[in-house]
Amino acid sequence: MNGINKSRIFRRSVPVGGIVAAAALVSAAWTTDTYMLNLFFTIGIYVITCVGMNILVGYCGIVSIGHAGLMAAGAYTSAIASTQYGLNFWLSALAGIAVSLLIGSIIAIPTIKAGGVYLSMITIAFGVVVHEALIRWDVVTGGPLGISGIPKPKLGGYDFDLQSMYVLVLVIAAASLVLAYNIRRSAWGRSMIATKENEIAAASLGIRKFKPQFVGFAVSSVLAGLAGTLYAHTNSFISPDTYHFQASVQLVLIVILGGSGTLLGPVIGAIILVFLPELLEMEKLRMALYGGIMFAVLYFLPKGIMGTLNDWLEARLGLKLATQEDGRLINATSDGTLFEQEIKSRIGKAAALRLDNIHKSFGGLKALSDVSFAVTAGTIHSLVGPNGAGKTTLLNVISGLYAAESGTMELHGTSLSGSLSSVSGLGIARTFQHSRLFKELTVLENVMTGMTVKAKTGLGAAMLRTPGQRRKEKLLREKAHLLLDLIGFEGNRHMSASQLPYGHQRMVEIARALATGPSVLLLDEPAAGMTAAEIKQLEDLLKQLVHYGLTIVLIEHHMDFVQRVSDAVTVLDFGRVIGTGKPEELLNDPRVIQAYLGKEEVAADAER
Ligand SMILES: Nc1ncnc2c1ncn2[C@@H]1O[C@H](COP(=O)(O)OP(=O)(O)OP(=O)(O)O)[C@@H](O)[C@H]1O
Repeated sequence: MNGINKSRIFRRSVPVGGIVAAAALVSAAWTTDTYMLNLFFTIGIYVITCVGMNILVGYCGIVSIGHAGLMAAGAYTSAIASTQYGLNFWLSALAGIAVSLLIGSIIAIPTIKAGGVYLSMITIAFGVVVHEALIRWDVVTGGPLGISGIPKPKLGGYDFDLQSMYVLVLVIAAASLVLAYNIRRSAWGRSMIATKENEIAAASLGIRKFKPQFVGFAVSSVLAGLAGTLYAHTNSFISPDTYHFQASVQLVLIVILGGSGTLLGPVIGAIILVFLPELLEMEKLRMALYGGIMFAVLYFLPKGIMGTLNDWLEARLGLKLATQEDGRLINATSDGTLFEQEIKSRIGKAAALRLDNIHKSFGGLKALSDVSFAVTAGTIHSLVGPNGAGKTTLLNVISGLYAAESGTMELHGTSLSGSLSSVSGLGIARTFQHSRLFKELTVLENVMTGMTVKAKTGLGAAMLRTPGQRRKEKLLREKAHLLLDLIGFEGNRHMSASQLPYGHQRMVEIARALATGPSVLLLDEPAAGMTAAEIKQLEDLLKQLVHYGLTIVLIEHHMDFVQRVSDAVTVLDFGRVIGTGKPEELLNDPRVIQAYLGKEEVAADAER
């Protein structure tokens, strides 16, 4: 049985397992005592919150250590609305969720902008502020004594009791898992992971980090608020004690222990962290126990339980709980018809790219001085020069990663400027000197990430995975398959990109760049680390791409390769252009040989 078949069987068996588990969990409402039911209910509440946390921590890479504050916002708003203003549960719950969403969205802005360690500091500060406010704003919150007498929900004439609240929580927990799974399988999920893993690579595909990360924050705030509300109305009593720092740590721990970024991680983490202190009768030493677990997990299982299991399944059995279906819309073709149409529609007639008097310095170092040359549309134009000549810097300036200090650039006769992501939108795609594939995404998903901006996926459609959204994903998937056909990728497209050999990574990175539908492709040493056979494959690919009308700017140190593929070459030395022309003329020019070998070497060669 091949990997794809095993993966398919594996994937199909998951819903069956889910249904059996769900039936067992629902039946627990009538078969367990109140103590156990309370524990099950608590697990459900944690699952709802931590599914949201997982979107934030696992998908977006934002480790929020103040999330209990968002649960408190939902719980207290809903409790106040029902006890002081007499609103029914459903309206109170809506108010609780809305307030949690509002506060979460406000916190999201500085948190995302700050990034790095400051990000977690802001969330810790938020959690502490909320806890203090609950204690000190006693006129509204009841202070340390909290709020009691919070009514249970009613629907028609039916009064919800612990059993029915438990079933309601189970249903919502299952729905939140489906929601997280749908997000993960959409362009939103891919963008979240892409911006988490490599902000620059994501920006080169036109994906800015703020939007997906803000959505991650908003969704997790809604789920935290919802869980807080359900807890308040089931327990009938809430106090600041429930929402202190320890509670936020516990939420993070559930996600990390279960396996951040995995679908079932929050469930596994919640079950263990709810039952363990009870089993060990360590209620008073709960914080110490958490500390010990955190230490052990980070040391022995940095990917958590489900992350480790997933890796094991993928490495040993070739199984991955694929996030994309396998089916193709049409039989695999390598003629790239779809791609050809896409590219041709973007090609202009003027010189594809023109640079005039570009200057760029780093402190006192002049990395680029007065660089001027033109690249003709539909050609391969190579940039060569010794190490440190300024080639990558020039590519970074063209692609918008660096801003030039002076000089002008034109693309198809119109001025070219802007950030990396906006330049991508103008039709310039790039690869990087060292592979920047998104390692957590599959090969296919990496290529699909290149289509994110143009495909414009609605958040609601992605979360609900509507029929329209399924059709859209199918098309994106097919287009990604075509691009992988085009680059001659023959491996398993549903494996994580981290599993690929280096040469394949470089080719997939080209497919991902092509997925943006560029008119100019910038390649930074694509042949580095490739075998001779792979270099030949790359050569054929580049020739095919220019045949379609694409313009390619290529940095490469393999001179014979440069000579074979290039229509024109520009030689840089110490940041200056020392010549532009045909490869056969320029690469034999004594100035170029001298730039590469140095004056002494050339003189010694002449004497020999
Ligand atoms: N971000 C940066 N900050 C400071 N200096 C930099 C930066 N990027 C490049 N440089 C410097 O600018 C000069 C040109 O570097 P660049 O990487 O563009 O050269 P290159 O021709 O691409 O070299 P290689 O072939 O080794 O990749 C080098 O001296 C390098 O150290």
